Amino acid sequence: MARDMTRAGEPLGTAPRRAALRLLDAVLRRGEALDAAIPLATRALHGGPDRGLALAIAAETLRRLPDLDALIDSATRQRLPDDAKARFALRIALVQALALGTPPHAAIATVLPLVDGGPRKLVHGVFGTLMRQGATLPERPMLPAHVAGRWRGAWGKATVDAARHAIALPPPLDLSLRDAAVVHPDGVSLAADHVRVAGGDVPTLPGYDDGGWWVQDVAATIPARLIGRGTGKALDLCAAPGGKTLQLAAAGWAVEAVDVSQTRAERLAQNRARTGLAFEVTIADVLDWAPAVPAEAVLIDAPCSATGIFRRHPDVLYRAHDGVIAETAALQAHILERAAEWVSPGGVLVYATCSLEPEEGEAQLDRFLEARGDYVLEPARGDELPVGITPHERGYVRTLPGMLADQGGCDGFFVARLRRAGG
Ligand SMILES: C[S@@+](CC[C@H](N)C(=O)[O-])C[C@H]1O[C@@H](n2cnc3c(N)ncnc32)[C@H](O)[C@@H]1O
Repeated sequence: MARDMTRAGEPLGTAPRRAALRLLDAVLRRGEALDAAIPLATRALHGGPDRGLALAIAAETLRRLPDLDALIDSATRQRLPDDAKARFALRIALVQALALGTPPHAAIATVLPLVDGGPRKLVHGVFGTLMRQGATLPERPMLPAHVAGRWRGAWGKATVDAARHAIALPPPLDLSLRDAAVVHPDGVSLAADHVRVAGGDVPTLPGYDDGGWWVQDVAATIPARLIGRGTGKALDLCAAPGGKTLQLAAAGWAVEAVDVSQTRAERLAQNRARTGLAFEVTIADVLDWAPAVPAEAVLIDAPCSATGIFRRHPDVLYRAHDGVIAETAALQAHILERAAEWVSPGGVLVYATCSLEPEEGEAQLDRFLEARGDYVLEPARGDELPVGITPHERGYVRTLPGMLADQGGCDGFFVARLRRAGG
């Protein structure tokens, strides 16, 4: 029997709600990544289902936070502070009742112990009021105001509306194939060696054990597509867990994959073992490492705010503040500056970020081209890209919410291919 670490006297099922509270606290008050907070926040839980429930509650709360808060504010005489435990408890109770299908009595009963010795009455009262009023959540969740404002300024209202639509839907499951012949689940192909499938438990899907495919959003396949096939040396910088490394290795390159994180590099090695593809893994900080010889192809999938993957990781919406964006933009510029020296004459440098912030994409490109007269932007061609994605008129690729909408959308990415003079 799975043990529920609910404390004595508490309703069964309280423990996963307490873990959800810890997860939200880690993201919203301490600025941690949701994934990174899971081990500590859920360590008192026994069993995958409880952990899954805690994570589902936390992630759905983050997807719906502005709307949940608006409901709470509509039912309180005095506005609860953002970090009040009562607000956190109400968010958790409401998201379950209004978005996750939990019966209201269970949603509130399992949350009240979280405010024991505190504003229990208030939480109970506000929840009851909202239920009696028939409160609902909108079909298209509101984005946090600072994010909506930033994206409206950069991309316009239609993109903000598309992002609101996208965050409410389960993201698709995209697989990258080692080659067209591998065993894989049926689905829709949007590009060579790609299939979009209905979903499911990944390790049980056809062909998983053969290692012929790996999970990767279709937009994330674009950087390696712009490098194409080759047999020379390719450097994949900031490579873990290795989706792009696997693509490059499958395309024939002799790849050296570099990442600063030991833990994430282990996932590179696991992916190598599962797929049987060959590449070298180097654990190093690219700010103080350099390759022994230059490479024909260098791919930088730079660390970034990751706002382009908000559908899968809604916590990024609350962590990517202006300061974080400025910090990652400075890091990206530094990495680009160093990597530009590691490309052999005539070679190719592809720069990518899974960010919807122009500072981490378009602005990096402009600054780079101004500083490096020995590089030109080599325009992406439509036939190199997934069906439905076209290059920007300047030649780089910018994917945005709303693209591929009829097929389930794609992550937000910026990708530029730069060619070094000479050779
Ligand atoms: C966007 S993720 C890479 C995803 C990967 N390219 C893929 O396709 O699976 C960015 C990676 O950069 C790594 N990283 C961050 N700073 C780094 C540095 N200074 N040197 C090397 N790697 C770094 C992180 O550990 C992280 O794995």
